[in-house]
Amino acid sequence: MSNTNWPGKALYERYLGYFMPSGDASTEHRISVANLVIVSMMGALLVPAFVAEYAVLGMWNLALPLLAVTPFMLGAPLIYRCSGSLALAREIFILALFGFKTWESIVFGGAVSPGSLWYIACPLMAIMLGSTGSALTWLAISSASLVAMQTAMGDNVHFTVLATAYPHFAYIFSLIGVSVAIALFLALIEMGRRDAFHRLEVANHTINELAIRDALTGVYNRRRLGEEIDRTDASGNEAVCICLLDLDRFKWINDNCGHAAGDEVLKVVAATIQQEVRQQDCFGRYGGEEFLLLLRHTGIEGGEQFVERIRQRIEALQIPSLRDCARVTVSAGIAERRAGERCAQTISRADAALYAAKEAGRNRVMLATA
Ligand SMILES: Nc1nc2c(ncn2[C@@H]2O[C@H](COP(=O)(O)OP(=O)(O)OP(=O)(O)O)[C@@H](O)[C@H]2O)c(=O)[nH]1
Repeated sequence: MSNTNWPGKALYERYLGYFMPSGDASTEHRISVANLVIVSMMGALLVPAFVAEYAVLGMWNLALPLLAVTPFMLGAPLIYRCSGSLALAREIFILALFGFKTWESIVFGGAVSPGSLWYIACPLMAIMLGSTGSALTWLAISSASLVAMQTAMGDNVHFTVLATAYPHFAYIFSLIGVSVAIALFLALIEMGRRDAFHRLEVANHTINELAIRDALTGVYNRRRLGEEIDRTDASGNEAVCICLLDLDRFKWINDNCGHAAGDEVLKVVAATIQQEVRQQDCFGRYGGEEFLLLLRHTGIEGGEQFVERIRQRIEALQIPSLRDCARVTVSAGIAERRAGERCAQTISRADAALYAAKEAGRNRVMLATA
């Protein structure tokens, strides 16, 4: 699983975190707030450049109105933080943008001037900030405004101000500025999206692990073993051995060494068996102090050797929390699946063999006979 990392990410996340609502807010709401912060940051990048450009062009009738609406755009995240209303912050931001774009279009000659194309930013912002209703409303307002401008002004475009050599550069500079801002805007949104997916992936992985692992020992739990057993039942007649392993006199260990020591024993024994388990096998905690081992492509002799080795390893364990209080041993019963047999039956034959191992004195491996 990969995560996206980029320079300044920590700073950006701290800034974003300042405006983020508490953990109870829906993911949808949090994404909209993040987008609000991002668009205001892009505004912080673009607006000074445009103010400077209009000032250079001597167009104070644009530079000053832009300066006037800027606090409403840049301050939108703060409006959200103070009022708690995303809708209010969004509508103020878009209204400020709309107001300036309308005035800019009028100055440049009306609906057919290139600046009016930027009206599309209003419904787009509304979508980014989480409201389709608002987007449709702004689409309608922008369209009505274009029609009204065209009706009132006609094709009266004033570009004479851009006709000298120097302002051409200013115009190109503004185009590059807009491109950079849009690219950054999209990159931040995309990185936020990737981060969100990554977090989702990690959360899914954790949920899956919690669902299939035993909390104490970390090996598979009974639910996961059940899935494996169902899969084995469906997989035809490959040679499969099932072994049940049960700790001997575990109640005595609990009673005399303490429950914590008992837990420690369960963990160490589970880890010891897990180390022996091959890729093709499946091992897990079947119940309290009982484990199940499913050995694939293994006949009964191979299974017996395998489990006998495990029994010996457990017998040799030195578990610190037990000190000299007790030795840990296991008894095991193994059964090989018969042709046409379901695993549940194999398990109950293995259980009978385990019972026989206990009866015969414990710390031994017994094969199912019947
Ligand atoms: N510490 C601890 N004990 C557990 C856990 N789960 C089950 N046990 C204990 O395991 C003990 C099992 O006792 P018994 O079923 O009498 O079996 P045993 O003492 O091992 O005796 P035999 O199986 O006949 O050798 C019980 O005392 C349970 O409380 C656990 O997660 N942690």
